[in-house]
Amino acid sequence: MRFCDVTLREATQIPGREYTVEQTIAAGRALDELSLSLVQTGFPATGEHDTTVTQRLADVLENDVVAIARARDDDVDAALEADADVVEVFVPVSDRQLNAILGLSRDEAFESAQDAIDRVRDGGARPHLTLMDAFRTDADDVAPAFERFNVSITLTDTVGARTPSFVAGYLRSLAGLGVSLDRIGVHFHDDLGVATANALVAARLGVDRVDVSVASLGERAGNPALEEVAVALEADGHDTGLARDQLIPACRAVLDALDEPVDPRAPVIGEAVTSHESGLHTAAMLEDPATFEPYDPETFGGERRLLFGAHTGREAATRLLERADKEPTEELIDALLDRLAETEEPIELDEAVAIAEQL
Ligand SMILES: CC(=O)SCCNC(=O)CCNC(=O)[C@H](O)C(C)(C)COP(=O)(O)OP(=O)(O)OC[C@H]1O[C@@H](n2cnc3c(N)ncnc32)[C@H](O)[C@@H]1OP(=O)(O)O
Ligand SMILES: O=C(O)CCC(=O)C(=O)O
Repeated sequence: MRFCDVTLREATQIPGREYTVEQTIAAGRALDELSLSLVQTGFPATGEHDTTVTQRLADVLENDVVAIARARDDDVDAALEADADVVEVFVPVSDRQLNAILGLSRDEAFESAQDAIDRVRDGGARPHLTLMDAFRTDADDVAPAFERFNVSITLTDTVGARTPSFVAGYLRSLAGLGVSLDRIGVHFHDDLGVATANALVAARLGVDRVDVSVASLGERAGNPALEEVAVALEADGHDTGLARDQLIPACRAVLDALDEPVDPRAPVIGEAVTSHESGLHTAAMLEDPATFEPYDPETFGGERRLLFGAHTGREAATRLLERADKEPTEELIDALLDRLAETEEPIELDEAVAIAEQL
């Protein structure tokens, strides 16, 4: 399965967000550390920013650079001039979007998509097709696209309307109609808070490509979070091919480059999610960290923090004293707990052991 990171393009669709060319390039370079298959760098027809970013990243990234384009000559030409490796042509496929956006029938929209795909090939890039609003379109109306187009096709849940059981049923219906799942890409939005779950369902069913974005940055509620999808798959024994130990640092570097905050409570990348202070938890984790964590954060370049303070209990104090080579007598345990309760903020493991050593 291939990941396509869409952070650079989707994040700019958040109202009010404007990143400089240098910021976006720095974010793209940070993404390159991850060995993703594809990085979507922009929509060159929108102007100078996305064109320059795409051109410059196409020059330096190991990952293939993807530029998006409407099914129009000028958009395709802009993406080709920006030197994209892959030009992703998008057209609406649902009746609602066909009417409101193009005023065309599905067949006419597919014709313009075919023209655009041919133009991409003639221009020396690889074409990819995206069918907007596919998850609100009958599978019977989407399946013929896989016969008609000789490319892999991303199906989008453009408005984030779908949930995992629907996604699984929909993909199985397509398979029942003869579509090979390894030709399908998926692009979800998080309006219902299940984009990551949708992406995981699709990945486990064997799709070819999953679109993700760092920290879910993207239009409205955003997209499946790269770090969540990757860690969920890896922790479940699936080799994503990503540079595992770079995952957390690279995601943080992307956010740093874009001047986007890291929510401390964000799954995988937030500091709070690998920090533990509760007495019962730290006591057990000093013995076996896996008792209260779903994966070892170091595998993904993160750090586990065991913290000690007012919430530390007798068992954890006993283990701290043992680490300090002290006999954990009742008196020493009481003394250590008193000292920990006096700290203004919870303290790190090495500091707590140092206090135990001084007793
Ligand atoms: C679901 C997604 O996320 S798609 C990506 C969305 N991203 C953006 O919109 C990026 C910001 N957008 C922009 O800067 C501008 O809207 C631009 C530069 C893309 C286009 O600007 P304009 O030329 O003024 O067109 P406008 O925004 O009005 O778009 C409507 C035109 O796009 C056409 N269009 C929309 N989608 C498609 C498509 N997939 N294929 C072909 N034509 C399309 C419409 O038919 C209409 O054409 P017309 O002008 O010939 O009637
Ligand atoms: O993924 C694309 O190429 C554009 C379409 C999109 O972002 C969406 O449908 O949500």
